[in-house]
Amino acid sequence: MTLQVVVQHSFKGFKLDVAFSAPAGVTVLFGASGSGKTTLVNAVAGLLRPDLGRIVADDWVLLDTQARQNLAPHKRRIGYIFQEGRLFPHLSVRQNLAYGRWFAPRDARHEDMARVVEMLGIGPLLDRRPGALSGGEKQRVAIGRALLAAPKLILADEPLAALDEARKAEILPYFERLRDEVSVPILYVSHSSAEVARLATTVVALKAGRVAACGTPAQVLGDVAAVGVRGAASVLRARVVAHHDDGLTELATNAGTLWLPRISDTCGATIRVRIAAQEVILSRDAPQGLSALNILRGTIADIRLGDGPGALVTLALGDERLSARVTRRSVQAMGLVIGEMCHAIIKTVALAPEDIGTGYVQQAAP
Ligand SMILES: Nc1ncnc2c1ncn2[C@@H]1O[C@H](COP(=O)(O)OP(=O)(O)OP(=O)(O)O)[C@@H](O)[C@H]1O
Repeated sequence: MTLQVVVQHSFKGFKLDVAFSAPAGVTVLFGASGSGKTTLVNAVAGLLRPDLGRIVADDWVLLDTQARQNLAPHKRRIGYIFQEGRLFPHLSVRQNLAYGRWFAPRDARHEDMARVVEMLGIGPLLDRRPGALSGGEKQRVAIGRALLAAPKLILADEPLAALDEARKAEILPYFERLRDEVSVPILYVSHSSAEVARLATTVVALKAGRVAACGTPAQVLGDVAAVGVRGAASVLRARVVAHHDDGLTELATNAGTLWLPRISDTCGATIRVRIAAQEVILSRDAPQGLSALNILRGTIADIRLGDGPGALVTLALGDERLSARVTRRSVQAMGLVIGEMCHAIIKTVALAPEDIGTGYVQQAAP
């Protein structure tokens, strides 16, 4: 299962020129305002006919301008999940779900309503109208409706942007299940580095209409050219070792042991941990008498200077990479040089639940 996208389109003063290919799972389109995400999404949805393009989800050709193929939007078999849910207010949840199913061709109605209802935990909501649902519940129903249309591709356009942090935390696990349990490619638009780290199988970072980087969350979020020094983060693979009585969870990573405030994942689970570069400080010598529990030792693998006073220093720790955002002045004052040993210090409380992704992890955790 792959997603192949080639789109070129010019507006006055803006040119979109992107090409990427992504494996099964969630492909996150990530970029600042004006980078071209909506234009690309419109081309995928069939709302914009690009000057040149080829968009194929697995073997399903949505658009091929050279072969003069251009499926009408309603024939593209795309399941949409928008920011605001867009459920029909006069229909019950059950009827909203049935409406999605109505769009599925008869021979493609394999997605079983009962399974979708169970996966999304919306059984108790079936007889309610959308007006009586919370924002998070509405989004779960919207996911169900999209799935039941037997889509060839799911397009999720900033689906969490309108939700507060608590609702986001409620919905993200359902997107993780969608990624891991349903074999439909998902194109997911987001501004949020935390969502990228948790959900993405592949990240396509857009900048001024072009692909600035394409790869795993760890590769793209650590790429200064794509996200800048200020936006840089690391994504480590980890295994939950133990939940301790003092409220901390212990993780094993190839970079060393990490401690963080208790999370709900079970012992043995493999997870992803996003660590914002600005939460990491560096020390040449082994720090002593510090309150921080997370002190990792590695070799300086890269130093990138930003446009402003910042710099990104990346340490190699085992086969993992951990980046710290420091000042250029500190790089000089500390005499940081590629190849030398350095210690990274991460505050335990800097590792927040929204930075922890459950389920699919690109490579095995230790
Ligand atoms: N119909 C149009 N005519 C002319 N220019 C357009 C049109 N649609 C978009 N643009 C321009 O194309 C560029 C990319 O816009 P687009 O909406 O795709 O960005 P975006 O990454 O989705 O931004 P946001 O996150 O703010 O939605 C912008 O400079 C915008 O002004």
